[in-house]
Amino acid sequence: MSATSTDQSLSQRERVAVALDVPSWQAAEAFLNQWQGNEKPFIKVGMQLFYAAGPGFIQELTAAGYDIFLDVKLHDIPNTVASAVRSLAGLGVKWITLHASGGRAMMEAAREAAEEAGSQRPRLLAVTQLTSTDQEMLNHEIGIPGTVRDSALHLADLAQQAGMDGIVCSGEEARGMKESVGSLFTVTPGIRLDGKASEDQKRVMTPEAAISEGADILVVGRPITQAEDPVAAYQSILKRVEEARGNRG
Ligand SMILES: O=C(O)c1cc(=O)[nH]c(=O)n1[C@@H]1O[C@H](COP(=O)(O)O)[C@@H](O)[C@H]1O
Repeated sequence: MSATSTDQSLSQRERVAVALDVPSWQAAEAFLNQWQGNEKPFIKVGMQLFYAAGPGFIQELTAAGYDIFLDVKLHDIPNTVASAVRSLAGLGVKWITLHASGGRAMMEAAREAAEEAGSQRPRLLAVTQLTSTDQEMLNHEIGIPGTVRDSALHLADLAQQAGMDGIVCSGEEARGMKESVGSLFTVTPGIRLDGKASEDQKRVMTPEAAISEGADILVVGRPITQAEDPVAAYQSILKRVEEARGNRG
């Protein structure tokens, strides 16, 4: 698979976003302090930490030199989402997530709001189908017909039309994403070191498999946060990603 322009614009460190899913500012600081003396990791702050620690903590992290991927998965009417993007862009975050299922007008409003930040413009990532969703759940619980893959590809196509910078999908759809919306960043959570579905994740892959399928950025939470030595786990995943990218050519 040939490298795309989006793919090449990322540093090695940005290939793995550490999901900092911890309950408080103190817990986040204690976790990050373990990296002292090492290069700062690329951090994803999700709803748990953002709601607990607030915007002030994000500003503290960005001032300390962290690149922040703010995963708040916005999904509301276009005006509300655009206003939220304006507020979040002011925090200096690099990436913001929103649900592609919010529709084209919502994503376009978000893009226009992000553009107002000029050179500080955050990149917008549209979540397609969550990695915790499986076929049974999509068809029978949520009531969306068709395959998870087709639904994810459809939403990614909509995200591209709305001018999003990237999409979030499982490793199972990554290759299809590269073929259909290859100019967008493909961000892949649901990473499990043994490739087996565990905890709440249903569509999972090993780091090697996800990279080989075309993922640009892996999002990894519990395999790092719950490891005995999180820094060693992170460094080992970064190395696995680098090797897998070398094999991908
Ligand atoms: O947008 C995300 O980051 C996301 C999308 C998705 O489909 N699945 C998913 O797991 N995530 C996030 O990725 C992280 C995965 O965490 P672990 O399952 O602990 O590795 C969590 O912070 C999720 O909120």
